[in-house]
Amino acid sequence: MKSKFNKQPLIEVKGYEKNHSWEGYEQIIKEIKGKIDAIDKEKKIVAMDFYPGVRVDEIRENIIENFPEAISIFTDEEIFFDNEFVTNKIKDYMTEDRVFGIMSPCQFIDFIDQDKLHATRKQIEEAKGLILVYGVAASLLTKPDLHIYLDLARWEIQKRYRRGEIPNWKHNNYNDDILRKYKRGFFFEWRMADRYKKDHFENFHYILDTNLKDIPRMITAKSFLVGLESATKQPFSVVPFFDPGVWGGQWMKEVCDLDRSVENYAWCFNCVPEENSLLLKVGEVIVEVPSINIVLKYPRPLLGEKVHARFGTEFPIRFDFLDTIEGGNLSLQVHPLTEYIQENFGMHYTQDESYYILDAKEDAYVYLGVKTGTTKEKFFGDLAKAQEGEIEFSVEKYINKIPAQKHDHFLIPAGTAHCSGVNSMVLEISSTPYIFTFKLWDWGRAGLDGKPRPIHIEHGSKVLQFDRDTEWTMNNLVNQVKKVNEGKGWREEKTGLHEREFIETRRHWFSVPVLHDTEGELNVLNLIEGEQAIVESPEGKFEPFIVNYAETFIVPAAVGKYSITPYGPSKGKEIATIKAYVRF
Ligand SMILES: O=P(O)(O)OC[C@H]1O[C@](O)(CO)[C@@H](O)[C@@H]1O
Repeated sequence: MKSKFNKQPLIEVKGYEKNHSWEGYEQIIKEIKGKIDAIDKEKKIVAMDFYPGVRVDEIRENIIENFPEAISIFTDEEIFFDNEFVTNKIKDYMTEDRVFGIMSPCQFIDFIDQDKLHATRKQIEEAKGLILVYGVAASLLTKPDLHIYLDLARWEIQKRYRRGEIPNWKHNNYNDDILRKYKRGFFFEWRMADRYKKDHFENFHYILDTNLKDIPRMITAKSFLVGLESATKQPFSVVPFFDPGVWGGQWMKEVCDLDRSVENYAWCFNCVPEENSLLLKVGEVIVEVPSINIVLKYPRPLLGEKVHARFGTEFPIRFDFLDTIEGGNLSLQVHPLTEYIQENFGMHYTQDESYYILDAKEDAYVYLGVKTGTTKEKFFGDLAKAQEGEIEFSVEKYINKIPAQKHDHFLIPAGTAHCSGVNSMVLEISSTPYIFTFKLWDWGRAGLDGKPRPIHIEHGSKVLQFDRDTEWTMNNLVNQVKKVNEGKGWREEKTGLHEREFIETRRHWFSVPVLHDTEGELNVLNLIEGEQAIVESPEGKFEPFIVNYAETFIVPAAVGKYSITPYGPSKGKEIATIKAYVRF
């Protein structure tokens, strides 16, 4: 069967087909020049505001140098303190750990050198003609007449970090450990840049997509905001991204039609809006923007009142895939309890998880909960010895090894020892935090870079719950499926999550249309069985949305009622979806 999995889901922005989008530097420069000419002032200020990670040289060569008559000011150098100051100021948030920092509340303004700022403002005041201010937080320097925002997806930033192409903001750590670069991005830079962006959406005139080298795409801010807002009125998918890993498998290559020459794919992140991106089609141009933009700009229609009130501008539900088919076991791991993540990492809520088994080979299994009788002393004593290379740690001696079959659902409240075993295709339905994994044992293997992956036994020993033993695990975490509703041709089951987790999951099996209602809050779904389904609005509020096997999609709170029906090759057949929403 040929894969229909949509790797490039699009949102068409209607009503902005003409004169709202441009591709390539030539067209973009022409548009900017036209706008500058139309400003009826002696002094004209243009701000090109960067998300950290934009390729500065590319912008200089292709835009700034096209205006030789202009005075150009690069904010990163001309108003901000240097790397030493920044690094020193954030050191308590960064910590010595390779992976975990503490969530920082910083703003760009905290790093502006007031003396430099005054001097640069004076220079602008005294200048005549065209002034181009470019770089991070450009509009903190001066109020521009024309404001262009150069946006960049988080996944693309990570790829640039990995290639050693860019350092962290204000840093020179091009070739630093990728985990440390990521940490500085996650706990500091991206939060600060998102806070700034959130406060300035309404000021932008244009959005410039800088994801592809030398292929810039620009749209008007009006069409951008209309695009984001229209996403809150219809089901949509973010752009999934795929990443290899030490335990990665072969299943996604076929089902999602990925590059067969890559050794494996471990993860697919298909609903982590802070990392994923969104494709907006404006006229003939498709721009890629970070999907967190919708959460930042339109949290209420997207999340709904209750979810927004509880989580703020965060998207609390994460869907991703973990493919170990013909791969390996994940590390044996545990996630922090709520109080632990709050007290140690400054996060509001913790990494509660679940494994929905989308597919499995016959010998698949999940490791979950400790075996009855396991003591903390013995377990962590052996782990410490194993870490020193004195013994080979025996996961099976201490952890329940539970056979896993297609459509099983394993619930993993934080504090539970767990890992997916080889030969499972997991749909992870979890709360959004995703890096707070305390690896306890990594099977004595090295990571993809040849070095051991970081282990966090000390943290793990503070959160692992030894009363989650064999009986408790089987009675609370394995296939807690209850039928909650049914009709002719359909039934609805509750499959989780555990009462310590805030996500509710409902599975529908159906061969006829099923009516859903967001009831004023965000829904996230995946088509877990069947080739195709169609999502429709009974009131005609949005255009029909087609979903293929294994695709994840978001239904914003503002959508209200929607129906899902087997479609195309699945017409008349029984198919299934799983739906997640926040439980109140
Ligand atoms: O630590 P490992 O073995 O790579 O495990 C995979 C990890 O990836 C995630 O699914 C997401 O990053 C975590 O929840 C999980 O702990």
